[in-house]
Amino acid sequence: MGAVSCRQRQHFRVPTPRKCGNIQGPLARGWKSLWCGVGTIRSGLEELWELQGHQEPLRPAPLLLEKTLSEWPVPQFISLFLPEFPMRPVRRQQQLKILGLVAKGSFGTVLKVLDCAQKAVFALKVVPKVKVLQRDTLRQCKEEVSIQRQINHPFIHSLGDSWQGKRHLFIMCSYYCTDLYSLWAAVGCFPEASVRLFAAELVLVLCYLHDLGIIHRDVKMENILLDDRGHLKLTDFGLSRHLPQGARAYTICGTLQYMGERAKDGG
Ligand SMILES: Nc1ncnc2c1ncn2[C@@H]1O[C@H](COP(=O)(O)OP(=O)(O)OP(=O)(O)O)[C@@H](O)[C@H]1O
Repeated sequence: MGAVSCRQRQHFRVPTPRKCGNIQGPLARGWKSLWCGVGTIRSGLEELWELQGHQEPLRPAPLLLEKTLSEWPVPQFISLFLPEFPMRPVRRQQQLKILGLVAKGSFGTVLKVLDCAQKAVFALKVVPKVKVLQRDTLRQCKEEVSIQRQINHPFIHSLGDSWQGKRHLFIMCSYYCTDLYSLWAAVGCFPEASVRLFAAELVLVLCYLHDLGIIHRDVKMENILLDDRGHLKLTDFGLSRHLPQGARAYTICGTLQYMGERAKDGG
């Protein structure tokens, strides 16, 4: 039997503030600190070193002064995440203005941002690199981005950009103001005609993915965003796998609350 990798339904979507101004308070301090982390003194490499169980402090290697800058090896804390998460100049991050917190998922925090260069609003998922390494999800995290780059479907949430900073990975996509779960929680019950349409769109998306050999493995209402015309946008490819023809996956995974009893028992 394969490994078991379950998520608890623990993310919450934050109600959209009435005005899109600066948000204050303890919650805001939490996500604003994500931004501050980018320029802190302790390097990510030091954290990785400690994670690997080394007791002695990480000492800088002697500088080889004759080497030109382009020949310097890329630190492991950066190279591990390449090429899916390229380095971007800090200028790129400075072009983004945080408008609010969208949701806190089990892996990352999703922010609503304004890209001042493109003059457009996006959703930005911010994932701490340390968390990826601690949870041993590096391969999965890179696969999420590479799968999202390959796919192009009107009912799938496509990737805008992905990059890395010193301590965080950034995944930027178009912003949608609601998801199916929030809508269902607000209205209580969907009319039958809407359920039929949602189901039909979802089946089309899953057929498209399966034809490409991609399994999503975390289909749930929270991961189905809705565009302004009410059409689905399937998101969160964080547990997806791309399988070669005829292969199958053995890991039991998903979100506990949405899994069948046999899967939970490992049967
Ligand atoms: N582009 C977007 N626009 C608006 N909301 C979004 C967008 N992307 C994600 N969200 C919201 O943020 C939530 C968390 O995002 P995502 O599922 O990618 O993170 P996660 O850490 O993998 O979460 P989890 O594993 O708990 O589902 C989504 O379920 C959705 O409600």
